Amino acid sequence: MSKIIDGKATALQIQDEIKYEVERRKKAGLNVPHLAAVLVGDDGASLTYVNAKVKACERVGFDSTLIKLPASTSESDLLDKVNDLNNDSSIDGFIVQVPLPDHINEEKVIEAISPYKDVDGFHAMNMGKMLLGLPGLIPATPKGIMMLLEKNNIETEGKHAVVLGRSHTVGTPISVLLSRNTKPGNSTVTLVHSRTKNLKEISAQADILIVAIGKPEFVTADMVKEGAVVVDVGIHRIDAPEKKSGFKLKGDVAFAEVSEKASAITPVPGGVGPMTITALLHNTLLAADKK
Ligand SMILES: NC(=O)c1ccc[n+]([C@@H]2O[C@H](COP(=O)([O-])OP(=O)(O)OC[C@H]3O[C@@H](n4cnc5c(N)ncnc54)[C@H](OP(=O)(O)O)[C@@H]3O)[C@@H](O)[C@H]2O)c1
Ligand SMILES: Nc1nc(=O)c2c([nH]1)NC[C@@H]1CN(c3ccc(C(=O)N[C@@H](CCC(=O)O)C(=O)O)cc3)CN21
Repeated sequence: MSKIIDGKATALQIQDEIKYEVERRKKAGLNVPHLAAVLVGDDGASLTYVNAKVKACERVGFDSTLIKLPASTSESDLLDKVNDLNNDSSIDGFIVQVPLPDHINEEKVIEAISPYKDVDGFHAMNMGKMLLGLPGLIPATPKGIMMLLEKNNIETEGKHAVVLGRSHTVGTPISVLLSRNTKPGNSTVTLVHSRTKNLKEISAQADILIVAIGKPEFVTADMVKEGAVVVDVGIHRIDAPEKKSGFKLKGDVAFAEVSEKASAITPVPGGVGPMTITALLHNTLLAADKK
């Protein structure tokens, strides 16, 4: 049986540090960090995220604002909203939840966000800084994974890390962070995607396996090396009529069978999700400091 890496407990520990910092800011007469989120439409994963995020802001003492827009919002109206938030000095950082409805160009919206308020770290300037190892805002999910590995003393140096998925928001940035000359980091990274020929063989060679594919229970025990560390980024709402909510959360990894083989594994819920939120709060603190 593997060790369960408790993302929730790690997240709460770091949130306590952030809360302490907020209190210090207050005593010093500085502003309380203010995070805003724009949600267009009602995508399931985004709703889960929004609810958890509002709660976390309350916990650490941040101000938070949620802006809900209908799925029919036009691209130019959304760009106007982004512009308002860029110019609103009471907001330190904000995110626009993705995916956006098909009629809105996501790249255009992300590039319109001020890089100094881009607490998702998706803007080209922040991505470029990350690639060069310069200080900037690092995408929340990969940053959260790095904090999780560090706080749980998972050795990454010299290890073969295999990343499944190459999205701009998760797979690509975590592959960069793990290969950088930092601690954690210094891994040898293989990035796997839908055109990879021998996914199963490569995945079974991983000392550290990061899974961000977006397919429920995609990774099975035969794809995992005995003793590997498995980080499951996937989040899926699966119908569960027996539950009060009507659904349960599942990851990209078949947890029951993979946890028999791995040395350590993150669960869903309670793994990467709470760390993403914590990294977002940390980015907001950095953004507030820059003002
Ligand atoms: N826990 C969190 O904080 C958090 C944050 C963000 C996302 N998520 C969840 O994480 C999952 C991944 O999100 P994402 O935004 O990275 O997903 P995404 O944008 O859909 O990207 C999925 C990636 O996986 C690759 N892929 C899909 N099917 C494949 C297959 N059969 N074989 C090999 N590669 C395959 C795709 O390859 P191509 O590039 O070739 O198409 C793509 O690069 C989702 O479940 C999402 O809800 C969780
Ligand atoms: N702009 C943007 N940035 C993001 O980081 C982001 C999006 N959009 N859109 C949705 C996805 C999914 N994300 C998520 C989804 C869930 C949790 C989360 O905290 N999940 C908890 C469960 C919460 C519950 O039970 O309600 C977990 O324990 O996994 C975090 C980030 C982050 N994502």
